[in-house]
Order: sequence, then C-alpha cells, then structure tokens
Amino acid sequence: MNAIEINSLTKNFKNSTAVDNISLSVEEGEIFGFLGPNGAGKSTTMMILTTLLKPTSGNASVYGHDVITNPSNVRKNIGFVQQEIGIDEYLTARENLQFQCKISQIPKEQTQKRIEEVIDLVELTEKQDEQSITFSGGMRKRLDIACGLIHRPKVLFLDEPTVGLDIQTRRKIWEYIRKIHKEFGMTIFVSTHYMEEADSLCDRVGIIDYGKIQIVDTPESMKNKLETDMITFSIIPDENKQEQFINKIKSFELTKNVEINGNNMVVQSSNSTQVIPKIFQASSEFGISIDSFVLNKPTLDDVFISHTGHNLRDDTTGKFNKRKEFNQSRRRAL
Ligand SMILES: Nc1ncnc2c1ncn2[C@@H]1O[C@H](COP(=O)(O)OP(=O)(O)OP(=O)(O)O)[C@@H](O)[C@H]1O
Repeated sequence: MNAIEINSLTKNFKNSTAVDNISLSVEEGEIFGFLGPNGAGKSTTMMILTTLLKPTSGNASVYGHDVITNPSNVRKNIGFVQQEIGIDEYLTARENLQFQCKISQIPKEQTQKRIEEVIDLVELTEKQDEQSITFSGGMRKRLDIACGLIHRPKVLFLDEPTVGLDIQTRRKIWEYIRKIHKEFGMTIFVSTHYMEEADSLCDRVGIIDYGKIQIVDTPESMKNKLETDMITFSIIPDENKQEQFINKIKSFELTKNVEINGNNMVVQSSNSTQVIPKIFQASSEFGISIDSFVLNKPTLDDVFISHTGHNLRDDTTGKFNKRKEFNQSRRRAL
C-alpha cells in the first residue's frame, strides 16, 4: 500500500487556485520531497493531507484513510511539523515533550521512555531541563521535530524544516531527518524551496509551481534526463587546424551544441563520459593544445528551469511570508 495517495486535488481560495489538480503517490518508507518556490502550494497541500484544510475538489488518503471522510484515522497515523516552530519557548525541552505526550494521549507509563528516545535522537538530552527560549534556532527546530515524532507516526510531514537556518544548521537537520528515517523507518513527506535539500535528502522529488506538479522522479534521474553536460575548455589558437577540430567535435553523435567564443568552447553533450575522450583524441589528431578543461553536470536548478521556464524565485509576498516575518520579528525581540 502507498503511504499517501493524492488524486486530482484542487484547492481554491477566494481569488486564487493554490493547488491545481495534482495527483501523486508516495511509497511507504520513502523520503519524498515537495520542491517549489514560495507560494507554489506546498503548505496548502500539506494542510489538506494533515486534515487541517478541506480541498475544493479531488481526494487524498494516508495509509488508506481518506482525509475528508476519515480525518481522525489520518491524524492517528501522522506527525506534522509546521514551518513556524510550534514549541512553547517558556517550557523546558522535557516539559514541551511531556505536553506533547499528553495531547497525543500516550499512556503515562510510556511517557518517560518515549521522551528519552526522541530527546536522545535529536541530541538534546543535556539540554532537556533548560527553557527552550535559551535554545538556538536549530535546537528549537530539533525539539519541534521531536514533538512531531513522539507518538511514532507512520508518516511525518515536515513543512520547510530548515527555512531561515544557516547552511551548517540546515545540514545538521538533514542528518537528524536521515537518522529518524533510519531508526523509525517511517515515510517522510518534506517540503522545501532549497534545491540542495531536495537533492541530498530525498529519494524522490515532486516539483510544484503555481499549484501544479511539473515532474516527479528521483533527483538523479531528473538530472540525467536533461542530457546536458557542459564541457568547457580553451585551446591554444591554431589558424590552420582549428576549424577542422571544431567540425570534428560537432560531428560527434553525442554532441548537442558547440558554442565558440574566441579560444573558449562550450560543448553541450548528452553523455560527457563518451565525448570527453573523443575531444582529446581529436585534439591530438589535429595537433591542437587544450589549455583548461571543466565539466559541469546538470543540477536540480537546471531541472527546475527546464520544467518551469524560470529560476526558483524567492517571492516575498503573500500571507505566509507575512507570518514568517512576524515570527522572525518575535524571535528577534526575545
Ligand atoms: N488561507 C488562505 N487564503 C488565501 N490565500 C491563501 C491561503 N493560504 C494560502 N494562500 C495562497 O495560496 C498560494 C499557495 O500558498 P502556500 O502557502 O500553499 O505555498 P507554499 O508553496 O507553501 O509557499 P510558502 O513556502 O511561502 O509557505 C499562495 O498564493 C498563498 O498566498
């Protein structure tokens, strides 16, 4: 059984369509990334999947439980760590987790063990009796994630878990997410607008833009399918043989395009592994000396541009950004 099934899901707000007829399945046990810019519809989709919002049309289920007709069973199977940190900053880490145990109705005799388990997992054992107001942004997020885990959900939803954190802290959070995934074997559905996060963390990624899914695949396969390795090199000029050398490169079956700018050349190829030796072979055949050589493989940025026609914009309008700004100013004031 798939962990999540989404069929023709649409959510309209008064003046806009936030989620536009999306369909996708998430397999049990995978880390699925939902990649898209601000305002793409990621949070809205997650709120529908976690039963906090009703769709306008279409349907979705989590472990076979329909989000509209059977929301209480969906809730029993999920943990949701929202974009804004949900912990109470005036409680200690342990008190936050105790509170979470209470609202998750975890039997009293299991509370102690569960808290120890998750607090150890996110490496906050030494800080457990300190008020979380004294924690760094990364530590607060770790505690927030621990709160979402304590009832051992089958699916953990993480909405932009590293937004606003510096790159080192972001990488540390990825480590915790991998650790959680390994130890609990749960399905993780994570939204992000960071390419690197989707690339390094996720088994499969769905790119969403303007409420529509553009592509779903593994990051590796998405990049490979672009077939655009860029081989950039410069040559020592040779008036006699240069043209023949260029024509030879153009004639290779796997060469898609050659751009020439003075002594510099960019060869676009669908398979650099095969084309690079041929370039060197041709250079020795025509006595052309290659001065410098760089190979660039496609990135998820290139995949995003090829499917959406634009860069992953960082739009700063919209209700959720206002909320983010509010939270940031609240944190600054603390
Ligand atoms: N309650 C609401 N009322 C009106 N419009 C909304 C509401 N919630 C979301 N939207 C709009 O729906 C669109 C999708 O928003 P959503 O928050 O799902 O995007 P997102 O991809 O999660 O982006 P972000 O990372 O900024 O949260 C945006 O244009 C947003 O302004």
